[in-house]
Amino acid sequence: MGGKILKRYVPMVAIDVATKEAAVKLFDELDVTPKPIVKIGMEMYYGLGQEIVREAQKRGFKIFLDLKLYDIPNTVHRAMAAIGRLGIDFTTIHAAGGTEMLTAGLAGLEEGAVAAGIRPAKLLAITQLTSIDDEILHEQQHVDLSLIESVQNYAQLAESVGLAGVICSAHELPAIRQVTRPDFLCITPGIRQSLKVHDDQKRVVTPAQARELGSNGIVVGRPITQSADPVAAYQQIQQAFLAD
Ligand SMILES: O=c1ccn([C@@H]2O[C@H](COP(=O)(O)O)[C@@H](O)[C@H]2O)c(=O)[nH]1
Repeated sequence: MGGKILKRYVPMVAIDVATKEAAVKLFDELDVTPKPIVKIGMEMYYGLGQEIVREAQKRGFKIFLDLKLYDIPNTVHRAMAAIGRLGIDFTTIHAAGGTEMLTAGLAGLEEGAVAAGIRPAKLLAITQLTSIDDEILHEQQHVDLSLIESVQNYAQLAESVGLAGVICSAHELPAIRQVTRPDFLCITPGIRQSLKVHDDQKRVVTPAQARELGSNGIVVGRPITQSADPVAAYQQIQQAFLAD
């Protein structure tokens, strides 16, 4: 990374499970050193709401609330203000919503945090989901740009609005780093220990490749939560990602 000091977070574990009991069991198992960041997504939040955020906060986890907001600016502003009051650490919005929606979201998040007297969460823009590949982009969404160009453009847009960073695949990191400031965060899902596994994720890398490409943080769900030994899987992944 050309001698630059790159901020690297502990892995963010996506707790995509069906029940509160299953989530709490994972929170208790993953209460190790270093403690992962817990990612609460749509499945948990739509099912259990703030209760699950509080359960993770009670155990001292940093929280990434991944709700991927995408709506008209006024709605996003009000929703982000509610998220801002929760005391979480990271949250997401779709870059495709454009400047006005991103600006409204950022303002809402900050207003919510100020009203609650807490520090605002970092807002990250979804560029292109890691389940999208060039074929889907061109043939189903009729986008003319290449996937890398599209991600690069969204990263520039997010940076220009003042967001903390983006969600992308580690494959796009070199292209994003060319056009954004050095401390712009690139958080990367689509992590698999073996690239021979084929599932809904299309743009995947190993934890070690994510580190080499300069990811600031990896998001890992099923390789940990569906493992026979989630703690061992987490520790292996965090060692591969945080190793120097
Ligand atoms: O582009 C994106 C944005 C978000 N995600 C989320 O990350 C996890 C990945 O889970 P795995 O089980 O490791 O595939 C999941 O919660 C997604 O909603 C993403 O994968 N890609």
